[in-house]
Amino acid sequence: MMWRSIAGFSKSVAARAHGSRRCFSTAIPGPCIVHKRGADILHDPWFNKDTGFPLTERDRLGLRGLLPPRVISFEQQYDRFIESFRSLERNTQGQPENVVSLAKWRILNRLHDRNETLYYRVLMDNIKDFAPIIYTPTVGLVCQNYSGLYRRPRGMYFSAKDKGEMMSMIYNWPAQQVDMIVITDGSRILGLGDLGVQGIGIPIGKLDMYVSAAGINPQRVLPIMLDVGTNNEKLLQNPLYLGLRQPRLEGEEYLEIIDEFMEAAFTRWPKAVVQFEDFQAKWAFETLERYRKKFCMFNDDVQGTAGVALAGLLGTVRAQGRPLSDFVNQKIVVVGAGSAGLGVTKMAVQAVARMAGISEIDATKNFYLIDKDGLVTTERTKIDPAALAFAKNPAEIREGATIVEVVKKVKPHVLLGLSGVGGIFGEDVLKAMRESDSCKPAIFAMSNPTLNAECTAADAFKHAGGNIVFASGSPFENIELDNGKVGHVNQANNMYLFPGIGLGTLLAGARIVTDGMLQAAAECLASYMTDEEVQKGILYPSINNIRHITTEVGAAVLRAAVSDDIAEGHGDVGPKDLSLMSKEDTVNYITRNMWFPIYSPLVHEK
Ligand SMILES: NC(=O)c1ccc[n+]([C@@H]2O[C@H](COP(=O)([O-])OP(=O)(O)OC[C@H]3O[C@@H](n4cnc5c(N)ncnc54)[C@H](O)[C@@H]3O)[C@@H](O)[C@H]2O)c1
Ligand SMILES: O=C(O)C[C@H](O)C(=O)O
Ligand SMILES: [Mg+2]
Repeated sequence: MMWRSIAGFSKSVAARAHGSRRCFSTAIPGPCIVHKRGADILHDPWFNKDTGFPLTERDRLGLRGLLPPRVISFEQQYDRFIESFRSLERNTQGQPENVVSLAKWRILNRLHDRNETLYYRVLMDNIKDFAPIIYTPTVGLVCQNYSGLYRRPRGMYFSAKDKGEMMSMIYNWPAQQVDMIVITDGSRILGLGDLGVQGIGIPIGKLDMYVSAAGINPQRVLPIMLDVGTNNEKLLQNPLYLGLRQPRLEGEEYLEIIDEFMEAAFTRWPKAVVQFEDFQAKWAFETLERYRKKFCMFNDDVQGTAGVALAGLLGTVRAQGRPLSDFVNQKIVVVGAGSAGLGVTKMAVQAVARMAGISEIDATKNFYLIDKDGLVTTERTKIDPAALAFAKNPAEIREGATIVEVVKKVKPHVLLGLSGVGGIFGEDVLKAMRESDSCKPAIFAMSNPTLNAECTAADAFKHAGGNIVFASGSPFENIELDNGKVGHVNQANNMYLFPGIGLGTLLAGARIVTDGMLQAAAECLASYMTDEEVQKGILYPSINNIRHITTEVGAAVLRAAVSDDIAEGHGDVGPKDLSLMSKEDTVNYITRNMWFPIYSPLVHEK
């Protein structure tokens, strides 16, 4: 298959761009076993080919007469879908943005529900246009409106009412094998707060990225909603709300539910990888500590985000034209001390300690952590133990200092937001960044979705100046600067790492996800961009190359699992085989194991 040829690509821009080229291969794919016949196949999006079933297959599978006589090729079906999408775009011009976004989501979701092969093909080939719909930011809007948008189930729902039943319930899932699970309890959906059961949209969107970026087989992914209630009064009052109408479980009661789910999932699928997503900070940290040595799991908001941010921070050092070793001298203000902000600060501090050969305590010197009560200092009375390590001496700057006060005093190289609060990098804060000690100050407004970003790209370039490096969690368009140059907008989103972390972990057959594997992922992303790109302020690859970067990250993660001695192998490939693979062999192995959407001949088996 031509697509497969991206395996051996070098890092040249041309080669990377090739990864997104549309091609309809003529190679014959392997067969796919199906246990259904007739109309049941047409109603199963895993196997359905709509009008694309060849006549012989229609005969073999009892489909004759159930479809219009003409066979339409995959390519024609693809073109037809794209044409209806473009016509929807034309017809909704001038309508409010939310209305248009939801209309686009609906048309994609209908295809997802009907024909997954075609869905993933259009998603992969148009990832730049479609990721903002099925993923951030539109997925946030979908979650907010989920109870009204709900038509068909996707994934599994385990609620507090299922206590004691989960071990048998898990066998209700129709697939024999599950590789990737993304689970949420809906308690902190993007920057939108507690959305209860409606948060299921997040695992669905993340797993769509797993299929498109990491080539995980869509028949082997499982979105999970753990419904332990909600504290969102509006949802509790909504008669159409689809979740449990009770306040969230807390303490031991909560942990018992999640323990039971983890036992059930790993009993049925011992080799699965579980990604925790959008849990409120206290549970994000607690579950990570509780499970990370016991199960093959990671928390994307804490660990994936940290790696993506670290790669960006290292990129900003290169963008300043300075050697990477200068990272240890960068002054970094992190606004938001929750699951993401603390995860980022911790990983960046560890990197400084490693690079400078100093203790982690000494490495915190250049980091400033701000939460909703302002600068965190040792004077803080009720302090989160995880934030304590980064608390400043109030003699340096007062306890509770505002963002603008801290920026004016510190003149940081980087101002990084993970607060979930839209617009808190106001004009005063951004203007203060003009006095930064860096020749290319960096502003990372990483909160999602778009309205929750700490500032817009336009405001950042307008107030902080054209020489900044800018990144945001949700996509913004590049900015045309007054001097005719382009202000590049990077998307600092954990989507650049989690698919590769999951893929590398899976194909290594790693027992757990180690810090070494996460560090390897971050380093791989950090070294992906060329000096020329970084000099222009481009810190992350284009999303069009997400399959390529994911392959590379996956290989780095797998190799780290081997060197950490926790790789047990996958399928026929044992730990010894993995340890004998060169870097190139590893990339080829990863690529060979990535699913690609193409119609396979269906073979019926009782
Ligand atoms: N770009 C990415 O890849 C990425 C990854 C993870 C999280 N995020 C985003 O980061 C945001 C935060 O996520 P989280 O899991 O850390 O949430 P969280 O609720 O755990 O933490 C939020 C933090 O922000 C602080 N905060 C609130 N209001 C503030 C204010 N006015 N000024 C300063 N600090 C304030 C809180 O005190 C808390 O420490 C969300 O919007 C989420 O979407 C982005
Ligand atoms: O979901 C995203 O786009 C990134 C991140 O996981 C978040 O919670 O905001
Ligand atoms: Mg998240």
